[in-house]
Amino acid sequence: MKTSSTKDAGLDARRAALALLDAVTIEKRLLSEVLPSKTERLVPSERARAQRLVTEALRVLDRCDRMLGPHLTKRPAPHVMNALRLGVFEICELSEASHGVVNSYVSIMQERPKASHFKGLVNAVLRKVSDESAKWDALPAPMLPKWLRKPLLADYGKEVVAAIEAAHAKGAPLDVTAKGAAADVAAALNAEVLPTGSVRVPDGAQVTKLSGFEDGDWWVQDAAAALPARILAPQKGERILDMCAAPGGKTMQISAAGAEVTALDISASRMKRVVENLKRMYLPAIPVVMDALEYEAEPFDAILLDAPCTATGTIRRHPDLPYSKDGSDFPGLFELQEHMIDRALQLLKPEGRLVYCTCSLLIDEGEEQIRDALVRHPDLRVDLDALTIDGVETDWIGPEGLRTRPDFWADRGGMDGFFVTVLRRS
Ligand SMILES: C[S@@+](CC[C@H](N)C(=O)[O-])C[C@H]1O[C@@H](n2cnc3c(N)ncnc32)[C@H](O)[C@@H]1O
Repeated sequence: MKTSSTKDAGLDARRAALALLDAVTIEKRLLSEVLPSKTERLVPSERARAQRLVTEALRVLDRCDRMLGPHLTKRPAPHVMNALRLGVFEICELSEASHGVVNSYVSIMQERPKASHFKGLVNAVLRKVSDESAKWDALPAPMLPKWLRKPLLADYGKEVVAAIEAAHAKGAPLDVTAKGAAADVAAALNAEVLPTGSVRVPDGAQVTKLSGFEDGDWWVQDAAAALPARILAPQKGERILDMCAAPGGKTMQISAAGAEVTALDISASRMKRVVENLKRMYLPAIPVVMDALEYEAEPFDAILLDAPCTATGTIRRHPDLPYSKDGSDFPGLFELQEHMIDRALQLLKPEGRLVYCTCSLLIDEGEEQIRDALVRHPDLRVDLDALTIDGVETDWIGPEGLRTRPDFWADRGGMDGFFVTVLRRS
């Protein structure tokens, strides 16, 4: 049963937003994993409100903490801290009436025996923050948590990391990839064709209501995420393996180009989404659910390896990531990427091309993987020429491959962080 009454509507969304923020920051769960269960009792409009609240608050969590710092002699219990953060976000960023916000979070505190004695603190601190909300706009762009900021500083330096953080705070526009001509889709959506061929849709669009969604004219895919398959340049009749395919954005690009694509993924549930997406787009592919490291087949003309990675290039879209992770699982991913490159080379024809990519900002998952692969396979080379496709700027390309960052195309709305390269045998 859906529980939102008009009277409690704001309260229900706030309670759910707090439960979601707790799940991310305390239980270290991804927002996408917990959203359905934590919002199932809400009516759709309140569910959307709770999701928006937590997503946008996560984007500026560091600024909320800066506003709170001077008013807290000691950091309260995490659940209480999260209520304060959401309150600050609503008062300072959304300019919500402070009495309503304060009353809601105070009553939410009362609902839990262990938090109820903090209701005075929540009340007092939020009122003080409300009095100085003018300070909010002068705060610097929200910084990433230390565990992630540190390796990025080592990879890029202070200035670039600050630019990346500023881009994270802005969020991401909606990009789509056209099955046919990008210009036709752009005209139908009143949108812009980007230099790389993706279509950038004006803000505020609801995906499923956009023209051409039902007809399978396009699919949602960030402009940077569309680059690996463009660089692969699939040809009609080629046999191509998409080695980590789900949810299928790159599989669809390869299929739309007329190649015969085998879409491989270890996850049966994620492969279901590939199949659904292909069906909506009226595109063929051969789905295979299997561990890529154990997969056997006749050698392929080309392979796309979009390896499992930290996804740190997608923080604009997933601001929960820096708070639901702590980097402890990263070394395991780096090792898996290494094994996958080696396996992909075994599945490739001698004259074939391997496109390796990760939606990561970490050099360890991009440039460093390639440097190591070139040592392990002395007959391997990077095909830099293949990277210079329409819209790719020459200074994005380094000796190991192409690097995109969220602060690129800043005046256009940015792009995800990706590393892409093409490997061939000499
Ligand atoms: C970055 S995502 C791929 C995104 C996809 N290429 C797209 O464009 O929509 C990485 C995928 O690798 C899959 N994966 C992880 N380990 C794998 C393995 N050992 N074998 C095959 N797939 C694996 C995950 O299930 C996940 O779907």
